[in-house]
Amino acid sequence: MPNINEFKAFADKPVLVAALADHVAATIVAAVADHGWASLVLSGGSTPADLFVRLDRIDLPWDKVYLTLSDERWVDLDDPASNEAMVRRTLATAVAGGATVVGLKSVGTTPADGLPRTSSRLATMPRPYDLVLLGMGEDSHTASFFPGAAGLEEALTGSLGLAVAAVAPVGGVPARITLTRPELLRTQQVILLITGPRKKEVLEMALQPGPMEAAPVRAVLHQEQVPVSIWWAP
Ligand SMILES: O=C1O[C@H](COP(=O)(O)O)[C@@H](O)[C@H](O)[C@H]1O
Repeated sequence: MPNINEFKAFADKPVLVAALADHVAATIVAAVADHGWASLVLSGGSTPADLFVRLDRIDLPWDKVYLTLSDERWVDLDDPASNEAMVRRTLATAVAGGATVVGLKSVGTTPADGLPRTSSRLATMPRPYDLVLLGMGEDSHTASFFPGAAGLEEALTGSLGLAVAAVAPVGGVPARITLTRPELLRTQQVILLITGPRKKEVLEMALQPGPMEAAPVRAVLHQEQVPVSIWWAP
């Protein structure tokens, strides 16, 4: 059964971005008031960049905020494909204000080499997360749960007991490291941010019952552990 607590449709992306920035800010404020810190997982890719820019303009207790990524391409920070670099650039005021960013790219030439170091780093993130923000590709991947990828099973099960898994997507996409499904679900809430008619069609397909491997975004949609809220604009 999909665990969709709400589907929020907006007139356009700027309206969505304004509302979601306010929601994330309110989550941070409430978390800091409740337990002294706020711990967030942020998606990479292109869709969330303007959300982060908008959030960065809000006056928040950034020195009490911990940020990490849902997944990362195995590239250095100076590579345009780096999700961490996008977060650091778009949330520059937050970083300057003391937000802690825990990046997933660590040592070694492959994600498998870096798993132990990245896992140790992630252990410094306070949990449960207050919010996990995810995106989705038109191929139905979320985080780096790519259909057909080597390493997908471990990413979905976390059977090795690590918070992260190495994934090698098919088709020349760079190797990735991703938070596992159990790690992504160690949160108070999941928000899935998607835009455009094609992603809405893919989402509607993934909401139907079926194997996670065929439409990996099902990993967060079809579970009863954590409420999921989908934010969509054309
Ligand atoms: O590669 C990735 O893709 C998805 C979706 O990205 P988008 O560019 O279509 O917004 C993203 O959620 C994920 O974090 C990223 O690594």
